[in-house]
Amino acid sequence: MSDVILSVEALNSFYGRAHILFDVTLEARRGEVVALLGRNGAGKSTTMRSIMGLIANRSGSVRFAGHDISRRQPHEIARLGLGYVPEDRRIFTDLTVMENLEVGRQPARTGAPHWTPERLFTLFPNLGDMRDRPGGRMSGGEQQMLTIARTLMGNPSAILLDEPSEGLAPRITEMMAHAIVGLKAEGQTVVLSEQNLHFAALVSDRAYVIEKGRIRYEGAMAALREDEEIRSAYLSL
Ligand SMILES: Nc1ncnc2c1ncn2[C@@H]1O[C@H](COP(=O)(O)OP(=O)(O)OP(=O)(O)O)[C@@H](O)[C@H]1O
Repeated sequence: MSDVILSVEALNSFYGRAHILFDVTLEARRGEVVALLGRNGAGKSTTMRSIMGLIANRSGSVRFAGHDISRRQPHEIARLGLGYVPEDRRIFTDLTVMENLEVGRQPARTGAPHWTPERLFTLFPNLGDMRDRPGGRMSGGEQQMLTIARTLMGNPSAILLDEPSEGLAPRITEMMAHAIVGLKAEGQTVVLSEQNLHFAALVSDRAYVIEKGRIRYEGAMAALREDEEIRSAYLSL
């Protein structure tokens, strides 16, 4: 059995007439943390939205956990166990941390880690310290963690995180990195998009670099850190 859980081949996506993604090909294996790196506007969010079926005008093949999801609807893709945390994280501001988590609860899934609030609080200890706090009274960074935790309550076989470190204060960024390393230790497959090479390097096994809608580099995270040419050509650092 192949250990590839998500495989994207020759993905082309359009907003109206604007061609945004050009033959994007990437994959994630079970238990891996994979980073999709690129500058602002490179096409990271569009790649994730395309995988989730949220871009109407697209072509190419997307396979997930043995299913061809290329033409599936977003809710079907989510039901198959692909979790997604978009950039505009939304929590229920009137509901407490615990209640927000309950909203995300789904049955356990074979081959995926089984998450409970208590297990999630070991990864996100600050959420555990504010279980009865309404979402509207949490900081942006705490809300960001809550959206990830809530998505994990669905016991996804893999999770897509769109720029998890974006806009976080340094201390919260560190907590986020720690949480993602913890997810990996539990066997959770993660694909994350990032502009921040430093953050991606802390948590990822492998990396893809995207620029102007094309994949320009693919390799081990450690190799990318050493590759000054690629870094200066396609990344901000
Ligand atoms: N709804 C839209 N309509 C038209 N063009 C769009 C739309 N959304 C994004 N784009 C364009 O598509 C390209 C890729 O955007 P995308 O959001 O995928 O980039 P990104 O790498 O995720 O960057 P960011 O960090 O800014 O989200 C950009 O040129 C952007 O201007």
